[in-house]
Amino acid sequence: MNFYETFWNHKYLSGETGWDIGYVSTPIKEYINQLSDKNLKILIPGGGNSYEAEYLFKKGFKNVFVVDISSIPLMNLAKRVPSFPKENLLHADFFELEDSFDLILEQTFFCALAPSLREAYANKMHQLLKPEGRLVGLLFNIPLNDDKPPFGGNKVEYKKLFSKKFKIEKMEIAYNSVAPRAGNELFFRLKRR
Ligand SMILES: C[S@@+](CC[C@H](N)C(=O)[O-])C[C@H]1O[C@@H](n2cnc3c(N)ncnc32)[C@H](O)[C@@H]1O
Repeated sequence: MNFYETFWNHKYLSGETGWDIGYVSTPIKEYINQLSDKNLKILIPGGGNSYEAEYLFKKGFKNVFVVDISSIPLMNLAKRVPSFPKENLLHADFFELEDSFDLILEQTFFCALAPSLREAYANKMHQLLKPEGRLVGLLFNIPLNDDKPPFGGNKVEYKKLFSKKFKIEKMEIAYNSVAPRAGNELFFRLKRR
């Protein structure tokens, strides 16, 4: 078990899961609601308890994958939704994943990674997406911590980071955030270049 797996396991075991809102967040839910193609192959990286995966699956999207370095939230999801395909619960390091997806949904995974990994995150997302694929989700638009997750950032920085490999279709303060994050997160939609 490496440092990161131990670190995140500890968070789940000790209940230090302040990021976990317990349900699919409104911006992601509304984005999912307007998707019509139920065959989309979708990845939720650093998905944790992944209420988004549950929501997608119950809406009829059957090609939904969750990757997490900690097996604990994956087991929680398997217990909550026994019919969710076990082979789509990937206990692995996101950076070591080899596959390709139509859509990747981001929520509090980017901010969990050290800022030194941001370039690698953008490159890996690009690699994991099919040619017309999209990376969609939420990013904090506030500074947050310097030494431990969650790490913050801002729109200028994110635009610079992602514009090399993605067309930025949207990156705006979310109008429909859950109350504790209102005004502090950007909803973004990136298309792979
Ligand atoms: C802040 S939590 C967010 C969980 C979930 N996205 C949510 O919104 O509830 C970050 C998650 O990323 C996972 N994680 C951290 N580094 C990872 C990596 N390199 N590969 C896969 N998962 C990772 C952690 O185990 C944790 O579940």
